[in-house]
Amino acid sequence: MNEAQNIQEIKESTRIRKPILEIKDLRKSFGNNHVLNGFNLQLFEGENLVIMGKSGSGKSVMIKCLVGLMQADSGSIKVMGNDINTLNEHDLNELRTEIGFLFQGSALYDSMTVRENLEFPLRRHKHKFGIVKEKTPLVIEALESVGLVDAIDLMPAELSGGMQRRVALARTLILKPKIILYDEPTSGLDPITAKEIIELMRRIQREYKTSSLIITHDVDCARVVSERMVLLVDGINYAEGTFETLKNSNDEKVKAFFK
Ligand SMILES: Nc1ncnc2c1ncn2[C@@H]1O[C@H](COP(=O)(O)OP(=O)(O)OP(=O)(O)O)[C@@H](O)[C@H]1O
Repeated sequence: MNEAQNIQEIKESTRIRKPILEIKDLRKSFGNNHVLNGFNLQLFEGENLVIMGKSGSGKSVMIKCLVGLMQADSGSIKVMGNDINTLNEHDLNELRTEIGFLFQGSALYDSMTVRENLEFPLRRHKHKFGIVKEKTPLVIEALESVGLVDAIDLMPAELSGGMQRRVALARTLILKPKIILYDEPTSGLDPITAKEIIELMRRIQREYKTSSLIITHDVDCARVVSERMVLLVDGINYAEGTFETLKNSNDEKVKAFFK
């Protein structure tokens, strides 16, 4: 596919779908270290979008700005139509419940059972669900989504690394987020377990109709889960397109991602 076809393809998909998340001209520097230099991104409803960038390219900085943990120098970030810079703490917290995270370090609480780990976010975000007296059906529903109902009364230490990650995903899903941010979802997993997680991410997108932003270095993961990809290079969205389009690019900086 040539560049013109690629642009046409993206235009087609953006014409049909509405953006649920929009980043415009995001800039962030630390002294002379200009990390984000006008980064733009649109995540469309129901889309799985992969972001790839070299280590230190600013992916985490971008995510931190996105969830309001870091203030960008300039630019705008809109989540479900809300400019996060104009929201007060209360509204920002409410909006955060629409965003689920599966971060590399999103560890489970070791001293709590799987059930308690899943109940925890329900207690923290009462404003979304009210006080849920009978939490078990919600816990079971979330565990069913990741195929781990049988683990409900186990402790995290009794689970394998892959199972722990699936429980962490269930803990994210219990809040029924509209957007899921995955940060290196397959890192540290063996290839078979990584494949299971990738399949699960696809199933979740289908069943929960979530829109997902997936940060990964894993080319296999990107190939299987992405409908579209954005390559973050030199602080900007350097290249965008489907996996196949980018993989076949002649641009040296793009080629480097697929070696
Ligand atoms: N709080 C901070 N203070 C100063 N510099 C920072 C801070 N946070 C990040 N940086 C710098 O911003 C740059 C981008 O870092 P970031 O963690 O976003 O990279 P990354 O793309 O997520 O990398 P990796 O793939 O290794 O996780 C790095 O040069 C880092 O040193």
